[in-house]
Amino acid sequence: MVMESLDDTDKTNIYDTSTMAANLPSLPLHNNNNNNGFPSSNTDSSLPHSSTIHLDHGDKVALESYWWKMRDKCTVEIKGWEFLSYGRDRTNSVCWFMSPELRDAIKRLHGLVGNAEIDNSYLVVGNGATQLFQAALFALSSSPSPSPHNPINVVAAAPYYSGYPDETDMVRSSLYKWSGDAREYDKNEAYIEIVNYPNNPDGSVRTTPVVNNKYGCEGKLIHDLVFYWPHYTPITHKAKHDLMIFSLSKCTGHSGSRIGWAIVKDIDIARKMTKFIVLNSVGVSRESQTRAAKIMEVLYNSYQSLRFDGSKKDSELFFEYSRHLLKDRWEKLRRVISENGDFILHNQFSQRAYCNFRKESSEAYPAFAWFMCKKEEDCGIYMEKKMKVVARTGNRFGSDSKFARIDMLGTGDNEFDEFLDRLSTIYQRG
Ligand SMILES: Cc1ncc(COP(=O)(O)O)c(C=O)c1O
Repeated sequence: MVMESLDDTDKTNIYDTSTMAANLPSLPLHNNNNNNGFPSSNTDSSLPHSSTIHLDHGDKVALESYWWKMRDKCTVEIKGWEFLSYGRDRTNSVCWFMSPELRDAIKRLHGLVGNAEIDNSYLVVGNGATQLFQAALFALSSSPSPSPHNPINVVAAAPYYSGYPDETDMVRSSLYKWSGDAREYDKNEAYIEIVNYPNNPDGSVRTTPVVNNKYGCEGKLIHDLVFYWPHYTPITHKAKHDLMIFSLSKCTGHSGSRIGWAIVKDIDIARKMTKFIVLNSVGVSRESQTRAAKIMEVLYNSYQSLRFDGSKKDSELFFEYSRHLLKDRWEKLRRVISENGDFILHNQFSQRAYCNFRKESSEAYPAFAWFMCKKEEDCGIYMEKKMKVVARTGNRFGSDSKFARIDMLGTGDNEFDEFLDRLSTIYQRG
């Protein structure tokens, strides 16, 4: 990772990083001091032009700068004698290993944002959306009882998140198997369709399933809503699907805590998902749950205090800060691409919609840029060869290799700017 140099032009900012003590544990990836506390890029890039830039992961490390600003509020201390037990909440008849603090923090956050209906549903905590997805496959394919004949088919509309096929087929389960693009599904067999919105990799917001099965087979749904948060997309409705998956990784950027949660309407499905997690990892780290609850509380409180303190800066509000960061990067990227004849941005999302959370018409700023290369068959290889930029190639997403995905939040500002620089100079050089 590239460490950014510090700029202390705005001494009035209450989060002024120029006061950083030398003994602080780590420095942020961003310079936070100008632009009214919003993240902004440095011009003196310290990244050597020869080094490779990795934009292929889905790690939202650019959000670190916000949490660094909030460091006094969100630190959690865990003592050596705490959390020896697996943890058992006797009042929770479904997901007994979920901490009550995390449960309450999740409910409050969804209540604030209005992105999901949580009443009359059951919450299941998991080791990230990754484990919850597999728990959901297990629960849905064995409910009411496993098919004695065939594993159930699992599909998603291409381009789909590259994790789905691998996670589905990893253990060659007799309960479920990957069956590719949902639009092409045409078997006379039951299926599970994953609906992901905003979609990874192209940002499209398809809230409804796409399987159009001529046999009228039974279909079950998993809604992966890890990106349905106001920094990425306008919150146009309160999601009310039977099984929805969310993740701390994409909401606040804390992928390393490995916390995800599912909102499940059917108690039997919620119990089966819980059983999967118990047999797979005997619950979820209590340290991680404690930290996640704290992070969510800090996020929530920043909006609560807004009610009493009209002078609060937008840069102190997590979703505004993160949205601004994405907006800035998208605007720069669009500018560079408009002058670069080698690539087209192929993201599929409507430009504007009314956001119920922000109470105004908002633009979408997807977490990933979905590139199409006009010059060569393999966009990923082209980027790596010509620009030393590692992107994830389109065929990993059930699409064509002329596409590639770039993570918009996977680096600090200097690396991102260096990427833009390479993107513009490669075209000029030809
Ligand atoms: C669409 C989608 N679903 C699920 C996941 C897994 O997230 P987690 O880190 O919570 O396991 C990712 C991660 O990139 C994702 O992009």
